[in-house]
Amino acid sequence: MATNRNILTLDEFTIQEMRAFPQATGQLAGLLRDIGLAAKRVNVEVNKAGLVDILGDEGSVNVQGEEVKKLDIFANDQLMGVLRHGISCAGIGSEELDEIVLFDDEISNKSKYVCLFDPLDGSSNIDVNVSIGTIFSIYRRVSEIGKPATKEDFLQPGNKQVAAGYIVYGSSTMLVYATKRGVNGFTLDRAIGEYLLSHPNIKCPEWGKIYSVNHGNFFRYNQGVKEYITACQKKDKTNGGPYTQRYIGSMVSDVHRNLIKGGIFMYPATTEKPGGKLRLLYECNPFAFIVQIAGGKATNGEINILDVQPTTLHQRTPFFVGSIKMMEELESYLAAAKETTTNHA
Ligand SMILES: O=P(O)(O)OC[C@H]1O[C@](O)(COP(=O)(O)O)[C@@H](O)[C@@H]1O
Ligand SMILES: [Mg+2]
Ligand SMILES: [Mg+2]
Repeated sequence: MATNRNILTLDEFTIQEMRAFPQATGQLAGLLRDIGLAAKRVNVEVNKAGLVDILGDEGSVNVQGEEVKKLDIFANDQLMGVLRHGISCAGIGSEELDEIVLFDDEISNKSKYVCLFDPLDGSSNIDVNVSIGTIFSIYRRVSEIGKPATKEDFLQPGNKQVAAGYIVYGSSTMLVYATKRGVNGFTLDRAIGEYLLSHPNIKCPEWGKIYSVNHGNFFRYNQGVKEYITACQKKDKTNGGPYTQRYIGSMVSDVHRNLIKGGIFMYPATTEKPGGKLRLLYECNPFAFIVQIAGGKATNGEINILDVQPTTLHQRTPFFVGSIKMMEELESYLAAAKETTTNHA
């Protein structure tokens, strides 16, 4: 095993990637470094969460109507702080902020990029020491560089992402990000405070044996989803099974596991949430981009989710993502159920 000295750091890797683009300015590398720095600060708080006043509710309700956790706000402030004070981002959109924030100063207005993020994903797991994460999505601006960014810079379809990634605060802390050139994972070496390239060129296995869905909602899912979940439960050695159900309740951790081991993650529409629960711009699009570049697939149950034209910052969507063969099997169940419904209509 090579010693850590020989493993590329995130900075070294992103600068190496720049060599592939002679016109590169280093702004994307700077943006990734800034996000990595904010995540290191969040990581410190997460690791000692029980000892410092960072657990529990902050006392307010966010634009989603959810109780806001102290760590949601801490993480939001860290990310917004480094991006505002950096030179690589013209504005941000966050789960925890009602509106888009345009930095609108001379330096920021020269930035080519805007960033959307879910500062803390898996909030229901914060107080119980279960792995949580941060999710981010980066777009090249469509508005005029030199002027303030505009709403149009943020409301682009997911297939326009330049980069997307996440940080898992788990047994180890990992930053995984994708560009169209590939998906790479970096593990934080706390001794030197650097992210090291531990998982180069991640590929999502075509098949897996893991399905992730909130079973508590089973009777609130549509017929196609119920039939697919039932088929997963009935899998055995004769047809690619048996499958196992794994659901952490932090999408970052559930999708990360499936990306590495193979599997499918589903947050379908329910009778209570017919539009889905998860947010398109800073939860689903980043993961769809990452998993699809790693060879997997992601849909809203109808179409490739990366082709959806966003209309609002916090819009929600049904979400299905994972190993390509498992996604195709799911789609066959959804299509069959839809046809049955249509024929009986
Ligand atoms: O408890 P439920 O309804 O299964 O929802 C769990 C889902 O909600 C989320 O926690 C939503 O994200 P936030 O924690 O960022 O609000 C996802 O991480 C997770 O997959
Ligand atoms: Mg989230
Ligand atoms: Mg969140």
